[in-house]
Amino acid sequence: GLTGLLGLIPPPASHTSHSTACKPWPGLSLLLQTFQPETLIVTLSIGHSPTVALLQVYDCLQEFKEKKLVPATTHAQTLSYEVVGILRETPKSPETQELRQILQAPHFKALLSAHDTVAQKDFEPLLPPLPDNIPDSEEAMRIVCLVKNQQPLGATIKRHEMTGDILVARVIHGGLAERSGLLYAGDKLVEVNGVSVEGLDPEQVIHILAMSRGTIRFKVVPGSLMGPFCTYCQVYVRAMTEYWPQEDPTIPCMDARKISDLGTCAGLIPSNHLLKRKQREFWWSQPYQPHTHLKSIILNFSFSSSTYSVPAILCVSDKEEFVGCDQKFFIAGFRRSMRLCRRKSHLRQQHAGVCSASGCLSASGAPYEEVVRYQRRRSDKHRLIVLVGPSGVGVNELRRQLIERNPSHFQSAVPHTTRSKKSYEMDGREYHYVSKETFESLMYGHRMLEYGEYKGHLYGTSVDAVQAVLDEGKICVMDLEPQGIQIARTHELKPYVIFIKPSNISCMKQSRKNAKIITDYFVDMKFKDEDLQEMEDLAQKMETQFGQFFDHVIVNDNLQDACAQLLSAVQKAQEEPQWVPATWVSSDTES
Ligand SMILES: Nc1ncnc2c1ncn2[C@@H]1O[C@H](COP(=O)(O)OP(=O)(O)OP(=O)(O)O)[C@@H](O)[C@H]1O
Repeated sequence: GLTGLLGLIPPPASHTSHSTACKPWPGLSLLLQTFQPETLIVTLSIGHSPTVALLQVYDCLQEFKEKKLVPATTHAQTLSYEVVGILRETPKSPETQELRQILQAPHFKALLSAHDTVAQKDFEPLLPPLPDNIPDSEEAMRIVCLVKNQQPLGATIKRHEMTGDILVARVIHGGLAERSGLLYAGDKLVEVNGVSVEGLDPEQVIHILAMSRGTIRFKVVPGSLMGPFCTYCQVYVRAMTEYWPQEDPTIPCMDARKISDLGTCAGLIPSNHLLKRKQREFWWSQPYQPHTHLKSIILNFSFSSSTYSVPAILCVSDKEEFVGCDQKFFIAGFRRSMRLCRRKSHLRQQHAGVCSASGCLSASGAPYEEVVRYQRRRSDKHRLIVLVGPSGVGVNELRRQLIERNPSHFQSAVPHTTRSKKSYEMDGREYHYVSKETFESLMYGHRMLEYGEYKGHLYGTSVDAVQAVLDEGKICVMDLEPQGIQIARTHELKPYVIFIKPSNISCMKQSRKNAKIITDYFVDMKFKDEDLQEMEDLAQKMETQFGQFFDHVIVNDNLQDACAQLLSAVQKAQEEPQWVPATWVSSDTES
């Protein structure tokens, strides 16, 4: 069409003859090759001499060079109007007649129309405007389609106590509903497969669901938009014990069962007022009484005293010499008496069965503990770093290496003792020297994180000694027997517990070839195979009994690797969000 239109330009005078009048002017093909036809067409003046037409074309091209060459309706319209104008001026000429025919042709009209449609991008369907007064619930309505094959939906429902709405009570981790990412706890069900659930009992809705095959279509109002009626909020808990649901005869919903791994955190939707009611769907948040199906993780340690005849000490000496005494800085908390006394107190506690049931569960004795993500603010004190591990695994070696790396950043707490100060010692450096009465008042006032007796003297580390390090803006690193973790777990210390685990025995035989241990009686003793075996056994028992308190585990195989891991874990504990008991953080808010 456009080419035809251009072809109608009269040829130059020399070429004008009747036979060539309607043939395209030869120069035109050059023009067409050189320029976009649509920019040319606008300026064509039919009937003018070719030179004038060319000048007009030139002018127009100059003008369009400056413009954005995006086609727009006006261009097409301009073309039509100009052509119509020309037609009016020379209505009788045969060229005009032919042009008129071309313009009327459907394909040319379609071309212009397509051009305008694309240029305006108005090809999307036009929707009627929304009315102003839509109810909020309708606006928030969501259609969710889930394809139910052989598997259950993986969600439970309940009726809201006040509104009577049918709500999604729980979305089971890993189930179909959770994987779809479309249904959430607290969502209100409005319809299931086109059937309104208003006024229905949860059992009736479950029946509809059970009868449904293939795609199930839910109409839901998201719980997040239900304002004050939505009483659900996600709560996370840490499993403080292992649980074998398949051995639990009281479990109401086998599909919902989940083994809780020690120390793992999972989201729940507890609702205290509902606990009073016999709500099947809330069985998982019922206060739990350990009973026969809960495999006891309270192990009775029965070590021979030989376990404790191989304690290791950094400073190979038969005297109570402190580590680093002739170095530029002094590292407290590595004294041999203190370490031997700690081990003795551990032994005594194990034999006395001090680790009670509550010691293995949460502080409240519940099998789970509510946790929250805690991110230490820059202005907050550092978290206490607690290292735990079986005797000889390298807890003190790692602690010493960490402190030596940056003594102005990491520090041990100075322990207390009732023994008298020696001539070369300084009060508050090796120990805080206190009377037996003072020591006991700290003990009974629960201000001692750990304490024990060695050769008739009391030794221990107080909360205040740890606080003193934290108050200086440093990171306090201490080793603790696992029984002491519970005492240290307070909102003021917010301990981050790192378990130092031995590698397997064959690896340790290699790595500990030159390692020296010291006992009450022996100096520079090498590890024997049975020492390594006992270390491994003790580590296993510690993990089973106290694993729920461990925030991080480091296998101490290669010492340098373990050291690097420790440094990174300590940094993460201080700088990255971590799960901590909810009480630590709420106490913060109160204070
Ligand atoms: N990864 C390792 N490779 C080689 N030797 C190691 C490693 N870790 C620790 N050792 C050495 O093992 C010995 C015991 O380590 P350490 O004194 O730190 O044990 P511990 O866990 O503190 O035990 P205890 O609490 O009984 O004193 C030390 O000689 C130490 O240098």
